[in-house]
This record gives sequence, structure tokens and C-alpha cells, in this order.
Amino acid sequence: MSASVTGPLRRFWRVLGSQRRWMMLGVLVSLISTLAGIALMAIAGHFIASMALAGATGAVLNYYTPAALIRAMALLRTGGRYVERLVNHEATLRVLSRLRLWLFDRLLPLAPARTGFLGSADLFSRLRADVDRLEHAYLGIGIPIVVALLALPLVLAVQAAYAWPVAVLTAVAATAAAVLLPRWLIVRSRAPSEAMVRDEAALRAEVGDLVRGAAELRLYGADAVREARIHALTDAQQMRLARLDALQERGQSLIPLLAQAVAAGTLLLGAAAARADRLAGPDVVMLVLLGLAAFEVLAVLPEAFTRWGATRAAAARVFDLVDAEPAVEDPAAPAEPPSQPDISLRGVRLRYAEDAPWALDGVDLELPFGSRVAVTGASGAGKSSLAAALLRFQPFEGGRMMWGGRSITDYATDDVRAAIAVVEQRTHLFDATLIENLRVARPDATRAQIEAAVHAAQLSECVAALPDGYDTWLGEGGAHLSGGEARRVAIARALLADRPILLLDEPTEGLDAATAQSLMGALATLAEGRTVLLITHRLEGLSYLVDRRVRMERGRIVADEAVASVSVASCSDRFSTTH
Ligand SMILES: Nc1ncnc2c1ncn2[C@@H]1O[C@H](COP(=O)(O)OP(=O)(O)OP(=O)(O)O)[C@@H](O)[C@H]1O
Repeated sequence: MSASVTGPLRRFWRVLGSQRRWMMLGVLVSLISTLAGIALMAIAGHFIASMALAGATGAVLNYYTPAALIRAMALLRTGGRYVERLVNHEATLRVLSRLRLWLFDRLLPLAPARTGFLGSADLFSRLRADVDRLEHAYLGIGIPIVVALLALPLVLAVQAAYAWPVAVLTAVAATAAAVLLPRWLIVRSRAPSEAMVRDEAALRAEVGDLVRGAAELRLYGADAVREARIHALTDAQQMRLARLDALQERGQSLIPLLAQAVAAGTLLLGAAAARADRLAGPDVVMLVLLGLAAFEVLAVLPEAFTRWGATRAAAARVFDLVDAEPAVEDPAAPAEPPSQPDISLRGVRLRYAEDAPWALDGVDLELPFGSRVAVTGASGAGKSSLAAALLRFQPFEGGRMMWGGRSITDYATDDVRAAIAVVEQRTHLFDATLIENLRVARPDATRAQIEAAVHAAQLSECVAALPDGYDTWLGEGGAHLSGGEARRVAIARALLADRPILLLDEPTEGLDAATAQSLMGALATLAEGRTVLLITHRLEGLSYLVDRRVRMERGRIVADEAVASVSVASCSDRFSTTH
């Protein structure tokens, strides 16, 4: 089979690592039980024919040996099937967990710069549906094909030992069933299978969008258009499924035809050999049954090969994803993180594609440890790009960026990120309990540390009002919290993480003026003793956090000025005065 047909699947095999041992054990047990089934049929046929012949001729027959063999094969087949289930169940679970962990390990360094181009639906589809398909490759494709390829030569060898023309006949028909038919099926099923895998993600995205945007669509009367698109995609998928089913059925109906032809041919050849005294009557029966049993093993191949195209497409999509290079690579020997992360940018340039305009076009900025600077500017000025460069999510191309007196490129990206706490407008809250959401920032935080952070973020009252306190489930995206409360959770996280640099990206955007005002104390407490980099369109209402302001325009810093200090009672001050 050509490399383009097997390539992604071969790579998938290599990814499985030590789990391959379980898969090979599964194949071995399946092979044993399959061979036991074939032998059972052949020996039983031989035995019954011999008994009939002995009855007719009055000859003496040793039936102890065949009877014992039949019993042994029956036990081996039944026991084998049972063990096969157990081993293959274990192997499938191991394959799935190995694949998911492998995929997550490779995806994490790519986020967000390299995974952002995929919609969440597409990413989810690759993580779920494509990996599920690969998991089924083992049971649905691997086992049937490998067992058929290993069992067939053994059947042929036994046939050849009795009558080589019968073995040749079976081999020719088996080649048609095991090589030509699969080739035809793979070629014919490739286009619909690949389209099916691709459209699955599109369908998921459409349905997700329809559900999330249902109110908007209804309001503007646009739901019919969306529904029509979903219907069209569903119909196309149904048609492809029907095409694949028809192909599989056509393939499957050919196998019994070939089996019958082999049985008839074997009978003719066997009868001729029996007449010439080269073969006994019961041997002919055994050969016919051996041929039929061999074709039973081949009968599952059409299904396996029609699945091949979709599985190969799924493997290709998964590899496509993980083969993306991380946007920023770690150095081979990262430097030790500095004790004091002073930041200095000189002529830093950044763009998102080779032919894209510069998002940062020669930025000079000094941020010694403890400085408190606001970066302002209109939409598209380059504020978020500055943050992305600092967080090492995006590489910068020109100039230099120093971190604690050394080039930032000398440090591992994770070490740089570990020094920065981020509070942004859209902090992600997980569909989990409040305490789990807080522990994201510090998995080993003690209860006392969590309570202190919650207190400083002025979230205590909210926690007390929640039905299960810290164990309250927050819902998808923190749906059960108000915007202000969600922002306080983000602040509590940043307090727990306790990092020297604080990056605030529009920390009060989207909140009403009163809620934004009520966050002042918590934000002021969070900012205490750290470098503060505040990214905002408007400094109004946030100037208490900074003492300097730089203004950006088209990727450059065009103004750098002091901000009159505004003092805000920090959370700790407030609490000390009220107690
Ligand atoms: N992920 C991205 N891919 C391609 N271009 C991008 C990306 N992010 C930003 N840009 C482009 O880079 C330029 C600077 O955008 P950036 O988001 O840094 O500005 P901003 O000042 O943060 O704007 P806003 O306040 O609206 O977030 C813009 O032209 C923008 O279109």
C-alpha cells in the first residue's frame, strides 16, 4: 500500500509507544481464537465425514483423538473470545488515554498563537471526534486486517499440504478479497470520508453558533438562514454516509460470492484428486470448510477498509494540528530567571505575518521593577501586541527586549510567564467550583491562602452568599456570577499567584461605573509592591493604579508622561478602618 495511504496511520502507530504491547497482545489473542474457530470447523467436518464413511463401509474409526481436538478447539475459541474482549477493552482505553495526553501535551505550547486560527468548534472536533476515530482504528481496522493477513497464510499452508491446486485457488480468490477489493474500497471511499470528517467540524460550529446566538438570530429573523445551512450540511453528511454504506455492502456481498466459488472449485478439484486416490473423501470436506472459514475472516475487511479513509483523514488532521511550530521557541539551555525582572524594550517590532503591517513598529519602553505604567491608545494601536510580546505568546522580530538585564530570548517562555499575573476583561472561568477556579492560579494553595486572597479581592461577602460557598459550581464560563464578581475572582487568582509583574488588560471594561468603582480597592491591593502594566483605551477611573502613562499610535509610543497620583484606600486600609 502506498505511503500516502498509510503515512498518517503509521505515524499514529509510532505515537502509541508502550501501549503497542497491549495492542499486539490483543492481536495475538484474536488470532488464536480465530484460528481455533477455523480449526474447529475443519476438524469437525473431517470427523463427521469420516464417521459417515465408516458407517457406510463398516471401517474402524479412532474417534477419541478428533473428539478431544474438537473439544480443545471449542474451549480455545470460547475462552479466546472472552480473553480477547478483556485485552482489547484494556488496549482501547490505553490507546485513547495515550492519544489524548499526547495531543494535549503538544497543543499547550501552541496556544494561543497557533491554535487561535482554528475556531473552538474545529479544535474541539479534532480533540474529540478525530481522536475517537483513531481509537476505533485499533478495533475496527487494525485487528480485522492483521488477523486476516496472519490467518490466511496458515490456512493456505494446510490446504497446500493436502492439495496445492486448492491452495492456489483459495489464494487467488483471497487476494481478490484481501488486496484488490480493499484497494478499490479505499480509493472509492476516500473523497466522501474526508469530506465527512471535514464537515463534521463545520456542522458542530454551525450548531454551536445557532444555540449560543439563538436570541439574536430570532430577533433579526435570521434563524431560518442558519437552519437551512445546518440542514444542507446534515443532508450532505447523510448522503455521504449512504454512499459509504452502499460501498461497504457492495464489498461485503462480493465476499460470500467468492467464498461460494472457492467452495465449488475446491469440491471439483478435491473430487478429481479423490478419484485419482490422492485425497480421501473427508479431506475434501475439510478443505472445503477450511476455504469457507478463511472467507469468514475476510468478510469483515470491507467494513474495515471503508473506515480507512475517514481514519486516515482524522489522523492527518490531528498531525496537522500538532505539527505547527510553537510561535515562540524555548532556548536550548534556558537561563535562570532573574531575581528582579526589570523590563526594557528597544526598537521592538512585531507583526503577525510576513506581509502584514507592523503591529509594533520600534517600541522603546523602560519598566524597571516596581514601575506603574498605563499603555493607552485607540483600537489597533498595538497595546495587546505589546502584552503578547511580553508574555512571549508572539515573537518580536526587530530590536531587543531585556528581562532582568538579559535578553528575554535567553529564558524559557514558561519562566517569563511565571513572573506575570494577568487580569483581563475576559478572564476564563471554568465550568467547575469556585475553589477549583481559584486554584487554577496556584494548585497547592492552602485554604487560609485562598481565604486571604478572597478577602483582599473583596469577594468574601459574595462567597458567603453562594449556596455552597467555595464549593458552588460556577457554570459554563462562570455563568452564575455577575460581571463584577467574575472580575473579583480574576483579582483573587492574581493575588494567589503572587507574581512580581501585574498585567491589567482593560480590567474594568464592560462593567458599569458603580461596579468599576467598587473594584478600586481590590485592584489597588493587588497592585501593591508589583510592576504594573495597565492596558486601557481610557485611563479615566484607573489612574490611581499608575504614575506614568505612555500613549501608542500605529505600533509606536508617541507620548510618555507622568500621571498625577490619585490615592485610593486599598482593601487592607478599608478593612483596617472598619474593624
Ligand atoms: N492575532 C492577530 N493576528 C493578526 N493581526 C493581529 C492580531 N492581533 C492584532 N493584530 C493586528 O495588529 C494591530 C495591533 O492590534 P492590537 O490588538 O495590538 O491593538 P490594540 O491597541 O490592543 O487594539 P484593541 O484596543 O482594539 O485591542 C492591528 O492592526 C490588529 O489588526
